[in-house]
Amino acid sequence: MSIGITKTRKVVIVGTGFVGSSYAYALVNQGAIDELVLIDLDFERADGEARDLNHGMAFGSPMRIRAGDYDECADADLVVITAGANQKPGETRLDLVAKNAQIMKGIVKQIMDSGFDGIIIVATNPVDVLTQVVYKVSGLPKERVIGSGTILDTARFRYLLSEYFQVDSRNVHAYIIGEHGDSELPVWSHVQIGGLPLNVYGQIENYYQDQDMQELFENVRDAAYHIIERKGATYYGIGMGLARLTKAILNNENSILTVSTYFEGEYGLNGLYLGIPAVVNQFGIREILRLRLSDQEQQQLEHSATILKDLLNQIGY
Ligand SMILES: NC(=O)C1=CN([C@@H]2O[C@H](COP(=O)(O)OP(=O)(O)OC[C@H]3O[C@@H](n4cnc5c(N)ncnc54)[C@H](O)[C@@H]3O)[C@@H](O)[C@H]2O)C=CC1
Ligand SMILES: CC(=O)C(=O)O
Repeated sequence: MSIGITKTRKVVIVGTGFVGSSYAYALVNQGAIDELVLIDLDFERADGEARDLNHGMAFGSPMRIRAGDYDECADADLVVITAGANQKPGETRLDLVAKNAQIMKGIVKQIMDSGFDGIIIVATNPVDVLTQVVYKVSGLPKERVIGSGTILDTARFRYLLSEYFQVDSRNVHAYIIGEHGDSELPVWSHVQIGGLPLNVYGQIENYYQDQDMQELFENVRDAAYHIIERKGATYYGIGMGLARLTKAILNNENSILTVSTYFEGEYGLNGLYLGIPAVVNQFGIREILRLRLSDQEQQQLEHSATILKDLLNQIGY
């Protein structure tokens, strides 16, 4: 009888601040992987996080965690970039672009110099623009460079809808698409609760105009501002979202998640990364879902794309 030994699932996190360490904590708790390496400009910080996380091992699933350097990327399945500046109160995500684009370039060069040939996930903001920078600098196929996109916004939307209608958020299907930022949009035409369209379940006749739904969306869109005003940064939600995405990839789940992915003609858009529901598996992005957007939603998506295109042009990508 042979004993099946599966390949080690190895993840490298670059940037072990609030977001990187929250993601690492979610991975440890969920037992999603076998090996985790933490890289940070500040090695002591990464080393401190690795030590702290290892001390929880007796209470979680066994895995190996250590601080390391870029040579660790050589045999990694997944490198997740959470390094860079975060927003200060009043700052938008787009305000971070110049500084974080420079940081991305340096990081990606070192990842690729290691011989890395896996999948990269980017969470650093502005995530759609920076995922494009990583795609261009890395030379990896578009399927294997994925932004966290609107994964968190979609989770916020599902949570707030579930609170409003008092239904388990796992029974709420709803998407936020477009920029992970101020121009994002809710896809009201595809919201479903327990399989019923929102206007049937909620008896909302004209939900585009409905004041409660508009306020609910604004609370999704502005959630990061509200949290940053109160505690300085957001990290648990995205940490759990990145763990969800990690499992979809490493377990080859073919899960539909609202990630930032590269458009080549889909929805009439070309040459940029934007949040959209896509099927995710061990090869990265399998396909982009073709939602039947209303005319208004299509226009809003194009508006979001125009904002990001302008920014990409400004920084030469
Ligand atoms: N995509 C999303 O939904 C979300 C994205 N974010 C973004 O994640 C990023 C990180 O946020 P936080 O963890 O709160 O920031 P933080 O300041 O707590 O951590 C950033 C870490 O990056 C490290 N770093 C900086 N330059 C580096 C380099 N060249 N190489 C390696 N490490 C480097 C720093 O030493 C620090 O440990 C920000 O851009 C933030 O806006 C935050 C929340 C949600
Ligand atoms: C900071 C950020 O991007 C968020 O919490 O959505």
